[in-house]
Amino acid sequence: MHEEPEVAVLRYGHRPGRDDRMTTHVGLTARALGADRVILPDNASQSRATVADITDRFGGPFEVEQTAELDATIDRWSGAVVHLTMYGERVQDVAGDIRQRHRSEPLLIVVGGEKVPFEVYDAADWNVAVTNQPHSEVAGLAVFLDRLFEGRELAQEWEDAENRVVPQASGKRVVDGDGAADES
Ligand SMILES: C[S@@+](CC[C@H](N)C(=O)[O-])C[C@H]1O[C@@H](n2cnc3c(N)ncnc32)[C@H](O)[C@@H]1O
Repeated sequence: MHEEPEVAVLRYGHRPGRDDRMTTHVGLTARALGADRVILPDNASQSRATVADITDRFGGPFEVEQTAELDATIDRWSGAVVHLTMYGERVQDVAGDIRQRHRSEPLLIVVGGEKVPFEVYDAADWNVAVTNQPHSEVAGLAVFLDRLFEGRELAQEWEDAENRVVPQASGKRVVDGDGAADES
């Protein structure tokens, strides 16, 4: 994860209002499941603020950025590019090759919103499907990251957290960063 070559997630497209929750959840899922950075479109400032706030409260390292240049972000990426799409190759068939490449190179994972132009399919090193059925960018990203990291992301440590959740069989227990109880 954070000691390996970088993994960044690019949210390709955002419709303010309609996509706010989905774009926020792309960022939160990228953070929770081991990516180092999410890059959001320039019209997704509300989602950026929410993801940054969660990172402040629950820890990092994790970066959230915005760009007006989605295509240039892909074109200028120095590393491998994966585009998640229901039309792609089956994740179970290509995950091994992607993991192998990621051992030595940064990885950019592109997830769409509305329609993704064909140029993105062309620019990607892999177009990857998490099943060839339509579902969501959040679900696709979660399964892909878990396949990429082979479950190691579930045990990651968080730095500089204000809040830390203590796993409970029942109820909620949250302690602050230095371990003081803050139960609710
Ligand atoms: C509302 S869907 C659009 C579906 C679109 N027809 C497509 O190419 O997958 C928005 C995004 O969810 C992701 N997505 C949806 N289904 C997927 C699947 N089966 N595998 C991987 N990603 C998927 C893709 O990144 C897609 O751009």
